[in-house]
Amino acid sequence: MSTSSQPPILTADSLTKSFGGFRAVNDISLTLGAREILGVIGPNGAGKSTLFNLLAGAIPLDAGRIGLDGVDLSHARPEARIRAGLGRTFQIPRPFARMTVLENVMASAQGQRGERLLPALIAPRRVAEQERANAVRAREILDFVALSHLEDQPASVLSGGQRKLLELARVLMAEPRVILLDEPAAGVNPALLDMIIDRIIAINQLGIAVLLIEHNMEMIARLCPRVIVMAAGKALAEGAPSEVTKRADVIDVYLEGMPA
Ligand SMILES: Nc1ncnc2c1ncn2[C@@H]1O[C@H](COP(=O)(O)OP(=O)(O)OP(=O)(O)O)[C@@H](O)[C@H]1O
Repeated sequence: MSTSSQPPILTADSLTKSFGGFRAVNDISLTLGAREILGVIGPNGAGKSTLFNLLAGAIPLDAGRIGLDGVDLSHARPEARIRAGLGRTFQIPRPFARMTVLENVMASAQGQRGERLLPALIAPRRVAEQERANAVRAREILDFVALSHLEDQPASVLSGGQRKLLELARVLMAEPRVILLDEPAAGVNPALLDMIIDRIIAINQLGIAVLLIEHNMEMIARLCPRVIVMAAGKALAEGAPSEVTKRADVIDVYLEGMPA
């Protein structure tokens, strides 16, 4: 069992998931401390994204339990997990390409009255007020991720790194207590990489815990005091990045996937 020294916010107990006869996630347990940035590393196909999909509720568990601050979310729908404070980003960001950057962020606001027809008919003024409040908050978040200058642009014009920042903004709009970050460094140029690392630190300093899947070991070393190494669906090792990456069994699983 992988355990943080801090009080836990997210706990996963013995999560298991098979596709056909293949166990992609095989009895994984972890705890994420309330103010922690915990890394999840491992070679391609180790089961990292499947683990995130289980935590976020994108796919159902075969077995195991997921708790957020003591609340059992094991079988909750993805939207219920977001409302409970569990946010996620994707390896390949999926913004609404034709909507503006600001609209993309506003679309992640929780409990939008305007989305439901009845409140909009009964109390249009309150719906408009909430829209205005959402716009103010979305602009603050865009400022936080340094995308304010692009708020009126369609999301389709953003670079790979800017899309990652927009994903962060969208997830922040839902007021998470935990963020699952799936490869925030992938497809990002070096200039924006520093910016993204800096923003993840700032997000964590706001009191948000982060579970981070990443192949970029510089990012892992800069952000994560502790990492879990996954291999073949299992947790192979856990500890400080500088220590686990020296272990012979960890080096072996990375070398296995390499051409001879
Ligand atoms: N929906 C699915 N159906 C069948 N097999 C799947 C499915 N999703 C994942 N797998 C398999 O499960 C294994 C783990 O995949 P997963 O994407 O979780 O690995 P990963 O560690 O995230 O890899 P990467 O670092 O390349 O993103 C792989 O062998 C993959 O082919």
